[in-house]
Amino acid sequence: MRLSDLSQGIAAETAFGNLEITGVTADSRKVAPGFLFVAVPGAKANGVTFVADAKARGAAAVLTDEAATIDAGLPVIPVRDVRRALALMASRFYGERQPATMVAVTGTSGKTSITAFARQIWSAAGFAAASIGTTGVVSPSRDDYGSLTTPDPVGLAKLLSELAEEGVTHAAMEASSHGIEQRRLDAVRLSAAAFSNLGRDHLDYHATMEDYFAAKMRLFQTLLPKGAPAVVFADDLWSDLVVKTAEASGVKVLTVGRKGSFLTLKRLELERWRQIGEIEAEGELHRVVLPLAGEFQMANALVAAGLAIATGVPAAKALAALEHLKGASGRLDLAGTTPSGVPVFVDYAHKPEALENVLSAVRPFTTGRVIVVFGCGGDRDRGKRPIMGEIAARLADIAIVTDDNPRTEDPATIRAAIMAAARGATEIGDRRAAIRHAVAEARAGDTVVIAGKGHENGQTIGEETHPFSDHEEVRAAIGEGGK
Ligand SMILES: CC(=O)N[C@H]1[C@@H](OP(=O)(O)OP(=O)(O)OC[C@H]2O[C@@H](n3ccc(=O)[nH]c3=O)[C@H](O)[C@@H]2O)O[C@H](CO)[C@@H](O)[C@@H]1O[C@H](C)C(=O)N[C@@H](C)C(=O)N[C@H](CCC(=O)O)C(=O)O
Ligand SMILES: Nc1ncnc2c1ncn2[C@@H]1O[C@H](COP(=O)(O)OP(=O)(O)OP(=O)(O)O)[C@@H](O)[C@H]1O
Ligand SMILES: N[C@H](CCC[C@H](N)C(=O)O)C(=O)O
Ligand SMILES: [Mg+2]
Repeated sequence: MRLSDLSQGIAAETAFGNLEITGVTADSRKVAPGFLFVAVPGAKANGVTFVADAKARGAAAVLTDEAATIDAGLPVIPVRDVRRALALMASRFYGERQPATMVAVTGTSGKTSITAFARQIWSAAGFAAASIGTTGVVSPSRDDYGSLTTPDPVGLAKLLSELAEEGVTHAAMEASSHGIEQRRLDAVRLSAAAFSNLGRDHLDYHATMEDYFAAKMRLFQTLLPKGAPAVVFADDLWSDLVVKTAEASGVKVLTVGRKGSFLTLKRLELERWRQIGEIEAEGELHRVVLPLAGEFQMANALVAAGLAIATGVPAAKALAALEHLKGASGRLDLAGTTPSGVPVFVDYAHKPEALENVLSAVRPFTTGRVIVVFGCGGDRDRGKRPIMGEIAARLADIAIVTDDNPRTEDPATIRAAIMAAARGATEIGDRRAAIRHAVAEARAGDTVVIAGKGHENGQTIGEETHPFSDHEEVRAAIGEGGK
């Protein structure tokens, strides 16, 4: 593609418009001859320092921040917002193709579940649907394991064009605060967006909760077109502020939840493996048996149904589809049952509110003790460690503190920060041993929750990821010593 076509309307015209561009990347290591290298000032490094590397690998030109001064020996295209330009040009390079109906979900917890639910509701309504997020990409023709919650803009542009090519018409994607702030989804044309809730996370990256909130609000203020539907979960502490912010941005707010008016949860009965809700939609009451444990899953289901209805699925059809929802892998996921009938759940709670929610969710059907195994990731928000320690000590009867991706930090130091606030907790660094201990300890009436890793298939220690699955460890532990 000619550089002038690639950059038209995104960057000012330059004298190098006739250059033929063979690819776009922000990673010098991925440059091939003829590529446009986009030098991004990153969180860890500055892309400008890799221009020489990009040139050595055959880059044709460099796109960079207008404030940056680089002596590249290559044509340089300056732009005001380099991350946004990267997203827009990557999309253009891949033909600006995407599923016709795209929605994005933000919030601290529930994004993966909501996007998976939206996909299932659309599918039930007969659409070829996909979900994109933390657990990967699922569509009628793929089930790919993922790594980032919101893919990098180049990968995302390529993926969306492939999904459109495969015939996918509806897709739901997760919009993490990192993703929104780093402009990863600036080129996505959204039909609707949603907010689930806000709790503490990523305060290593965002300076304050207000900054974290503001990053998420960019989804409604900038990315969602005016007049498009914004589905907002109404029962969170931050909901009112989200509604105000979204309304002020000119989008069409649709609230769901007990306090919601688009979908109103009138009544909820919780059972061990399912819950029965009475939901009012367009003045009619629908009885829905949701086959999932945990009240938070009803919240997620309502947001997903709201998105499906907002994008054309009739309300009765969307609500009927809730009766067949499958939980996303590793979200209050029953990984096994011990011979004495103790359910062992694998859950992805790795932040305070999520841990609080999951431990509260299992309490009503636990006649014995709640046993939790959890840890906190290294190279991530340190402030959440004592908070999670306190929650586990308060809401579980037996709390076992273990490792969860220590990355480049000292695992014992991470555990110590959790233990300092987890009165009476037991510390077992080796996650395999911790899971075995929890399962061996459990007796009839108890519930075991292995929190933090959910669907993950590795334990990252230092720079290396070793194969590790909570699901497999639970099954092995039950096989070996479960009572
Ligand atoms: C802190 C953070 O968000 N980092 C993400 C960000 O990196 P960055 O652009 O700031 O890059 P950097 O590492 O500072 O490097 C600067 C630039 O130099 C380039 N470079 C670097 C080395 C080199 O040899 N050559 C080169 O050109 C890099 O490609 C980059 O363009 O943008 C990259 C591309 O989009 C991401 O891959 C990268 O994710 C890292 C791996 C990461 O761990 N991210 C996590 C924290 C994250 O994004 N999490 C969120 C939220 C998770 C949740 O839901 O809780 C997510 O969406 O997954
Ligand atoms: N609506 C909710 N409210 C509170 N906690 C929730 C909610 N939904 C899920 N959780 C908890 O958060 C965990 C993660 O859920 P999910 O993966 O759906 O969220 P997410 O927003 O995608 O998280 P991440 O940002 O880590 O990808 C679940 O395992 C559960 O413990
Ligand atoms: N998307 C989250 C995942 C955290 C999962 C948890 N297992 C951990 O490693 O802290 C992050 O990158 O912060
Ligand atoms: Mg997620």
